[in-house]
Amino acid sequence: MIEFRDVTKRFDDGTTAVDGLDLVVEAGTITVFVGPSGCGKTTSLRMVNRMIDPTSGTVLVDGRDVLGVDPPKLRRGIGYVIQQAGLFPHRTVLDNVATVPLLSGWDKRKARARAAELLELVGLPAEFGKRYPVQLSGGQQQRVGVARALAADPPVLLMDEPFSAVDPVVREGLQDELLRLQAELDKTIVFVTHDIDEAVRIGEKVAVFREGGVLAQYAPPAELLTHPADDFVANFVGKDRGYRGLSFVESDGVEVAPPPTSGWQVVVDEANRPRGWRAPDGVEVSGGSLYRLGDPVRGALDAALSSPSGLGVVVDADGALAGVVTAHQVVEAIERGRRG
Ligand SMILES: Nc1ncnc2c1ncn2[C@@H]1O[C@H](COP(=O)(O)OP(=O)(O)OP(=O)(O)O)[C@@H](O)[C@H]1O
Repeated sequence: MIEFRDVTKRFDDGTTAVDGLDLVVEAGTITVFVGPSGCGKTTSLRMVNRMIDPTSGTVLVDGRDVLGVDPPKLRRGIGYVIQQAGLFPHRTVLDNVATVPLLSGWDKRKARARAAELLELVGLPAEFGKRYPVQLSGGQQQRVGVARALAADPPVLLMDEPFSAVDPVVREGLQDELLRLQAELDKTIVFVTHDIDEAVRIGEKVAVFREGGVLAQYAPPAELLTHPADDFVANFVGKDRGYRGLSFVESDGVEVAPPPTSGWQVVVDEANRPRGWRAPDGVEVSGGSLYRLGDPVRGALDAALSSPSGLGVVVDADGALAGVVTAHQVVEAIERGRRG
C-alpha cells in the first residue's frame, strides 16, 4: 500500500507542484494519476521512490515513511518505467533487462536467465534479447522497459506516461498486455497519464489532478464518468462520458432475439461463427462489430449501430452466433438499469 498524507511539494522557485495530497493506493491495484499538463502527477509519483522529497507531509510505502529508507534500498522494491522506455542504447536488450539483478549482486548467468524469462513474459521473442534498443519498434522498446522494471520482482511499479510515445493501436495492445500481466503478477501499480481514455481503461481507481497540484477526484472509473465531482472533472473526462460510461454497465438486462429467418440474414461459417450479412437482394456484405454475451452494454450498442441490417450480432464465449439485438433494446435495458 502507498499512502500520501497531506503531502505538499513546493520547488525552490515557489512553484507549488503538489498541494496537500491525501490519497491511498491499495496494494495489488492499478491506480492512475491523470490530469492536464503541469498538475503535479509526475512530482507525486517521484515522491514515492524519493527522486523528489516532499516539502511537508508524509509518503508511506507499506506503512513506512519513505524518508526513513535509504533511496537505493527503497528503489530496489519499486520498479520505474518511463516514456520511451529509457533503455541503455549501448547494451543489448537482454543486458538492459538484467541491469537491476546484476546491480543487486546476481551472477551474470542467473541475471540473464531471469531477463530471458521476463522477455517472454512481456511477449517478446527470445532472439530479441541479442538486439540493441534502436533495432526495436517503439512498442517493443516499451515492453523491454516494463520487463526491466519487473526484473527485481518489485512489489510496487511506478509508470510515468509509459505508452504515450507509441501510436494508438500499439498503445491499446500495450494496455491489454499490462492488464494481462497484472492479473498474473498482482503488483501495486501507479500509472501516470494525461489521457483520460487510457486512465479509465486500465485504472481500478483514478485520481484526477487539477492545476496547482490539487486532487480533484479519486474514484473508480465508472463513478468518475457517471458522477464527476465538479465541472472541472466533468470537462476533463469529456463530452462523450455518458457513452463511454457504458463500458462499465453490466449487460444482464439486454434481451437477445433469435437471428432473423427472412429479410436480412446472418451468414455463418461451418462452426456457426458470424461472417457477415446477406441482404434481402441476396448480396453478401461484411458485418458490424460483434457483441460477446456478458460484455458491457457499450459493445451491444456498438454492434447494433455498426450493423448494416440494424441488428447487432451477438456471439457466445466461443464466438458462435447466439442471436441479435437492436439499438432500441439496448437503450431500453440501459434505462431499466438506471431506474434500478
Ligand atoms: N524542478 C522543478 N523546479 C520548479 N518547478 C518544477 C520542477 N519540476 C516540476 N515543476 C513544476 O511543477 C508543476 C508540476 O509538474 P509535474 O511534472 O509534476 O506535472 P505533470 O502533471 O506530471 O505534467 P506533465 O503531464 O506535463 O508531465 C509544473 O508547474 C512544473 O513546471
